[in-house]
Amino acid sequence: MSAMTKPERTESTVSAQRDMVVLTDAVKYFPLPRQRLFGPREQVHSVDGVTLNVRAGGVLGLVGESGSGKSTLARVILRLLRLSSGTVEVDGKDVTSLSNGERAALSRVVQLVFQDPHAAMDPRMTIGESLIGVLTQHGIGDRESRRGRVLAGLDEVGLDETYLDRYPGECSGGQLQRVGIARALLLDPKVLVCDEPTSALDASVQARVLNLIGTLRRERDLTIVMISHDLRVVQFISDRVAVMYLGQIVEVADRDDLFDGAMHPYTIALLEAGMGDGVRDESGAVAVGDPPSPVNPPTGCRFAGRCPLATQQCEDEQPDLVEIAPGHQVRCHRWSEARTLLCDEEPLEVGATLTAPELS
Ligand SMILES: Nc1ncnc2c1ncn2[C@@H]1O[C@H](COP(=O)(O)OP(=O)(O)OP(=O)(O)O)[C@@H](O)[C@H]1O
Repeated sequence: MSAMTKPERTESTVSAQRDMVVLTDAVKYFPLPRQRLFGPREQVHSVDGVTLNVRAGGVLGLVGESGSGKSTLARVILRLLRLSSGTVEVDGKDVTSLSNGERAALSRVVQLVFQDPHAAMDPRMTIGESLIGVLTQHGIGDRESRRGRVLAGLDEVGLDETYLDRYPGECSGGQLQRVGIARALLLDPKVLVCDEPTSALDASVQARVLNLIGTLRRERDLTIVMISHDLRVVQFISDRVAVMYLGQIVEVADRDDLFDGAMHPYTIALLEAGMGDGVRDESGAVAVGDPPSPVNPPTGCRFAGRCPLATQQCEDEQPDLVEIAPGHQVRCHRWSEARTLLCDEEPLEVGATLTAPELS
């Protein structure tokens, strides 16, 4: 991705700042329909005890295989979903139990950028109508000032006023994702949650959209949660990275610490696989077998069944997420040996090692 320039790390400035998003022991279970009358009601353990913070002005990359709980976590932060237990704070306010009315106020603080920009827009409305409608809905400005504000928003994402009268179907994916970003920024939020914002776009457009998000972050001092399957996207834009596996955070660290010194066998395997369109080696998976069901997750380490280092302790005891160095947390009984055993002496043969933050 030649158009992308790797941003300088902002860790020193970022770490001095407060937390913008704080999740404490966040749990989100989805109850499943009963299999039989009066039978037990099973639940999908989508997010299972996540404690995580996003620093104000920082970019947290959230990675993990499909089904690991990333989108559910994003929707919890936006309060589109209510937690089963635990708490979520945004900008110093506990938003765990907001009413629907109060949620409108939250949407001025935190906004979502969708994966599929076409699906996110009403095809029957012009872009102008959609965007002005957001301001109207929130009672912002009058007719004239709303138009001006929308025009300024479009200009900020590199689109001219002709887009006001265009329908979504008349725009390319990249143009529409710019509209989606403009719409998300209309209410001047402090936090953007980006759920795979570039995965539906052509490779050549991905870089430009990511650069735009990076520029807007700096100019507006935004806090960003960037969900992506693509480690190169996360490496490019994040200053901190959290790795999810089966509803839990298994590793979290500053970007370079994670990419240069991953300690969890799952993270090591992800990096070796390079993720790309999914976590695959030639036999089809990042590590042995498939992830277990989130309905009845293992009682010990959730990765044990696929981990080449698993011992009886791993099968029996769930490891805690422990801080092994300042700002670096790992959930693994064998973290201290993992790099030696997996990276040097017995490297996992799971595909090409990720070497550059370039998108093809
Ligand atoms: N409304 C729901 N009802 C039941 N189960 C759900 C619901 N939403 C999500 N899940 C389940 O929760 C788990 C986590 O899903 P989620 O979409 O958060 O994962 P993800 O990491 O974002 O995956 P992907 O990358 O494929 O979007 C999955 O097993 C999913 O099937």
